[in-house]
Amino acid sequence: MKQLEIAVGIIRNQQGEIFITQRAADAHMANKLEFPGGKIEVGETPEQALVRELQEETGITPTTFSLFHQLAYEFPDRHVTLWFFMVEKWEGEPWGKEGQPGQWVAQNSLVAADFPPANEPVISKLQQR
Ligand SMILES: Nc1nc2c([nH]c(=O)n2[C@@H]2O[C@H](COP(=O)(O)OP(=O)(O)OP(=O)(O)O)[C@@H](O)[C@H]2O)c(=O)[nH]1
Ligand SMILES: [Mg+2]
Repeated sequence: MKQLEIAVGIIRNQQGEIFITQRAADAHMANKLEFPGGKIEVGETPEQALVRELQEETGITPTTFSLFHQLAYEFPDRHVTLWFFMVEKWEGEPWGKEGQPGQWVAQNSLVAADFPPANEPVISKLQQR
């Protein structure tokens, strides 16, 4: 079974909106919305992976962020540990740098069913604040 460690960023602006992207049609969890991020590589800390993945996928460099939630989830074909970081300051302006559609969504308008099932506790937690 594949075991993956994943770092993702909840990029939140001062209006309380979050930058969300859409997964590719040929990816795991195809077409689902996601927080930008990806696999933590060997020798990287979760924080280093977060910075690298957000640079690669959204063009920003996060400067102020902290761990918001961490969880493990078993998909039928893979076990993932997800590190969700709340990103409140960054350099640059996020966009879908790898061609993926991106949008700003009000934090309390996020819908859990639009995301991979592993994200459910995090979407609930975001709606409470
Ligand atoms: N990026 C991201 N991945 C998520 C989220 N929720 C979730 O279950 N995942 C899962 O975590 C894994 C992360 O993979 P990824 O495809 O983003 O990894 P990556 O950027 O390194 O991709 P690559 O394999 O193309 O290099 C996938 O299995 C994905 O389905 C989320 O909110 N954001
Ligand atoms: Mg990714």
